[in-house]
Amino acid sequence: MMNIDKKNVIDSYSKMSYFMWNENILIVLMSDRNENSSNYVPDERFVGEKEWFFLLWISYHKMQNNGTISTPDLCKILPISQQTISRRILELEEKKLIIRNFEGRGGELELTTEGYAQLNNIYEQLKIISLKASNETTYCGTLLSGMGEGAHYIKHPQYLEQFYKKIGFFPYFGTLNLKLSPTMDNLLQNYINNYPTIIIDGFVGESRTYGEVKCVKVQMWPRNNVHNQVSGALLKIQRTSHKSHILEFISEQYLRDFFKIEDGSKICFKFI
Ligand SMILES: Cc1cc2nc3c(=O)[nH]c(=O)nc-3n(C[C@H](O)[C@H](O)[C@H](O)COP(=O)(O)O)c2cc1C
Ligand SMILES: Nc1ccn([C@@H]2O[C@H](COP(=O)(O)OP(=O)(O)O)[C@@H](O)[C@H]2O)c(=O)n1
Repeated sequence: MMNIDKKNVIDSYSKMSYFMWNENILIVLMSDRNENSSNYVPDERFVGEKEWFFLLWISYHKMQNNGTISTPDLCKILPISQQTISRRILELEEKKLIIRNFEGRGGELELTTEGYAQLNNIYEQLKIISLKASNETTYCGTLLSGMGEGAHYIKHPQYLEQFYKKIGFFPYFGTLNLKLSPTMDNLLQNYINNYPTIIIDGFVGESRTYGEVKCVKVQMWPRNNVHNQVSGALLKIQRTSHKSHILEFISEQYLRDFFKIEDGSKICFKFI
């Protein structure tokens, strides 16, 4: 799970609600904000953190378990005491978020429509949080050598001219490759898929086709020297032979010298 403390989440929501209005978020926010005040009256529909995790676990393990899950199944899967699991199941039943179906094997747990709707609320909120996080966070990856092909593409006049016109500099002839953890890459893809990017158009040249490249401007620095910052761009190359979590960057500088780095060095970047 994402490691975000409650205050930050709430602060982010209050800022975000201006541009991403969503009725469901308002309900959760109001419940949270009033929690400590003397006239706080709990909203019956409010799904607390323990409940929603259970809804998530039940529905997820149900899918993994050929579409059926019972309380004893959950007790085997979850590292939680049987008493706690039984208590949560009762609470969810009382709130009509799940039902127990006594046909078939007996005691199969089912989410009600309201249960799924509550999970969907959380999903909507998580989407907004990760969208914002994908924009604001600092990513760090590990430098690695590639196939020595980046330079060939960067120096092609039809790419070069577009880099200058659209990004504002003539890049060093090559791409700096950083390997990201797959989890961090998932967050980053959220940015690429949802925020505007600069498009370097593909073209046909010398009897072959060159693909489109999406670019995002970044600020980069070696992890051990945050003051040594350089601007550059992350490239999302349509026809790349690299896996998604191997990122390619361009910069005006030859970064291996500028940052004094070698394969294995940690490099960080932020979108600007
Ligand atoms: C600007 C740019 C455009 C590219 N366009 C193509 C392309 O059209 N077709 C293709 O097979 N590879 C294309 N590539 C990707 C390279 O084949 C390769 O995946 C990558 O650049 C290798 O980089 P490396 O030598 O740093 O590992 C392009 C690379 C860059 C930098
Ligand atoms: N702005 C840049 C671009 C590439 N480079 C490096 O320049 C070399 C040539 O880039 P390349 O893309 O042709 O080669 P590889 O990344 O495949 O090794 C590589 O060692 C890159 O790491 C750099 O230091 N700074």
